[in-house]
Amino acid sequence: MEIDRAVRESSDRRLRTKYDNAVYVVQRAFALYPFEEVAFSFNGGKDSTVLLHLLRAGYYLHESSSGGGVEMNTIQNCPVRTIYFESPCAFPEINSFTYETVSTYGLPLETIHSDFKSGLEGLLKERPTKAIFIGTRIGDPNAVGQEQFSPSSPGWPPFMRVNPILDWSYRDVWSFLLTCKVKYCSLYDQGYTSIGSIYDTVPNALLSDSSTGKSFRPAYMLSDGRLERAGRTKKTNHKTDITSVSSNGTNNTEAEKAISCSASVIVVGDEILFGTVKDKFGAALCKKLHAIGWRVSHLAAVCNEIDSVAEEVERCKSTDDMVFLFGGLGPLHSDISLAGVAKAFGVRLAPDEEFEEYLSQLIGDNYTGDRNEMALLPEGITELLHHKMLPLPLIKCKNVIILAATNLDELETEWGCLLDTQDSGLVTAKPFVSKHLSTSLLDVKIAPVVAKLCIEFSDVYIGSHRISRSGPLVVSFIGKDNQRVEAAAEKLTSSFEGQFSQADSCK
Ligand SMILES: Cc1cc2nc3c(=O)[nH]c(=O)nc-3n(C[C@H](O)[C@H](O)[C@H](O)COP(=O)(O)O)c2cc1C
Ligand SMILES: Nc1ncnc2c1ncn2[C@@H]1O[C@H](COP(=O)(O)OP(=O)(O)OP(=O)(O)O)[C@@H](O)[C@H]1O
Ligand SMILES: [Mg+2]
Repeated sequence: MEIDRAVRESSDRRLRTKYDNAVYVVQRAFALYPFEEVAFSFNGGKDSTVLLHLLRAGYYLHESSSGGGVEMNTIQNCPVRTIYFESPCAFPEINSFTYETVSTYGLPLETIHSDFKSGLEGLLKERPTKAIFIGTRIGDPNAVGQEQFSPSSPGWPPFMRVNPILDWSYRDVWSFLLTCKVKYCSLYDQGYTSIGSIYDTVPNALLSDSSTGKSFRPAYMLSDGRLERAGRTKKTNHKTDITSVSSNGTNNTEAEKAISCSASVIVVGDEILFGTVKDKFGAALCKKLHAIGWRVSHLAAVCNEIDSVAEEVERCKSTDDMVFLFGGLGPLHSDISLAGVAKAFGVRLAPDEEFEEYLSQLIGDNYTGDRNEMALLPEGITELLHHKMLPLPLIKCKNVIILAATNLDELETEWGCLLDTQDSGLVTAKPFVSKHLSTSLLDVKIAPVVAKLCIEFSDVYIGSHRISRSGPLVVSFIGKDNQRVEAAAEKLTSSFEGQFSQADSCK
């Protein structure tokens, strides 16, 4: 079979491994489900073209091993039901390539003219369909949380999504298509690297031919696969630059900026929620942020689930200038933080070759599989923050900084590096001043006066707490204007002559 032979004869070991794994998934699916209840979702894109040939190879191997093989060596060797969601917004080149390919390979086509979900509902009503092959890859926005076999999402009609090329990189896709010398849609030779609709897709500017400025180089020449979607218009209304936009979304003057920096802190860890491990980092970071004049609006502990991280990041990234995230990083199944961040920004995880290089210097080849999965970072939004004190750069995705500290000393180092690195965006804001007063008065007694003070001094934080039931009550005044803080404290003291004394801190 020509595909199998081309890959086996290739010297690209990585491609052979990716191919073997993908073809194994295909064979498993053909063994698990009746052939007529399996469908292939084909849209003429590069990934689904790869998938088509993997299906042909997998089906050939499946049939050969189960004693079939009659007529298997023809080009039309895999008559798998093929579904195409045709849309008037598709490129004509995609449409014609799809129809041409279906005819070349003798694929029985079912064209659907509605959206994915209702189209699939109709399909499943018409014919039993247990599994659908899809060309999703790990960095695709919708790949987050998926595995090679993933049941359709809740609310979708029930079928198994089979994703044989989930772990393939952009480079793997092109190695395969070029090694097997198969035909692909002509748009990829005109600078298109990922194809959506005619309204949201242009050639990838990174492939623009600088000598003419007019034409584009072919898609396989894109060296950094993370930028595969650079030709797709992005829905970005995220706040990205803390120096230009405040937390309420309005432009601020320099003076206001110095006052209004706010952050939130997210700690990821089931063990914190089980109560078996105490979070040290959240409190330490709040203290550090406070010390540089930042207000912390939110400190959250979330479990090791992609959706929990994504929801929290989604909320915090648009309400705060900066979000700090700890935990859930590494090679374990529970290390899902980066996938959560990617999901929150609606981007894919893609291999980052620079980060991979750092990792390989640090841990060598100490990982499973062909590639270090820890080097998969949110695509198009990740900046690496380098510092000579850091063995690995820190990861920053728009306004989310991912801290990798495993103890407080490491946190101290990382914090120092962030302050020392302009790209971190961590500017020192006007510092807070605070005053703490202690009293043995009952809280009910002071409550009405404090309530009035809060209205009069709305720019000063006024809070109170007790260290023990019988111990003194401490009232804290925290703000950025020393005179206002002093005035608020003075007003309380003079309302209860001789009943308040200065406390050193809020302890
Ligand atoms: C065959 C097929 C099955 C799909 N199943 C699901 C699903 O179970 N859950 C889901 O959220 N989206 C599902 N989708 C939608 C995709 O996740 C995604 O929205 C789609 O590929 C469009 O990507 P785009 O928005 O980048 O064009 C499915 C799409 C196809 C073609
Ligand atoms: N209109 C469609 N009809 C049938 N299947 C589709 C359609 N759109 C997407 N799919 C399925 O979803 C997979 C991922 O879609 P995607 O838009 O990423 O296309 P692709 O083949 O990956 O090409 P590219 O990434 O270059 O645009 C496809 O490989 C295909 O299996
Ligand atoms: Mg794709």
